[in-house]
Amino acid sequence: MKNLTLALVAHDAKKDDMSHFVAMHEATLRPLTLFATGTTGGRIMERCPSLTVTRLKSGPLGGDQQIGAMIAEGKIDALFFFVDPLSPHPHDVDVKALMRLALVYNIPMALNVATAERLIASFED
Ligand SMILES: O=C(CO)COP(=O)(O)O
Repeated sequence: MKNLTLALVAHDAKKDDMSHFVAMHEATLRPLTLFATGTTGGRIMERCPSLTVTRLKSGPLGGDQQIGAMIAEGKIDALFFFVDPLSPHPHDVDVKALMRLALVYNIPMALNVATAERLIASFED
């Protein structure tokens, strides 16, 4: 399998789901190149110290935009973005911009755990 590059992002209420998801798929993710927004990446590395995750800025401080820019540059193969639809976010425009670029560049984008499970299963074939 090609060495895929994944972006991992989770809102605060979804960070437990993200770290659990990554832990459940640690063996699949280990050979891949992983980027994450700052706090999400920190939580993943706490839970899975054997994984190498490049941490960008925290989402509200520009991390979502950094990942969006990587998508625009063709550097991200899939986005796992666990969105909290029940809380307001000060950087909502960045959240929308990130999802928009994933749509513009037609990369697989999992916005919840159910979709993420199906998407990662496609990497395990
Ligand atoms: O805010 C985020 C997504 O919009 C994620 O950023 P953090 O991982 O730094 O919390």
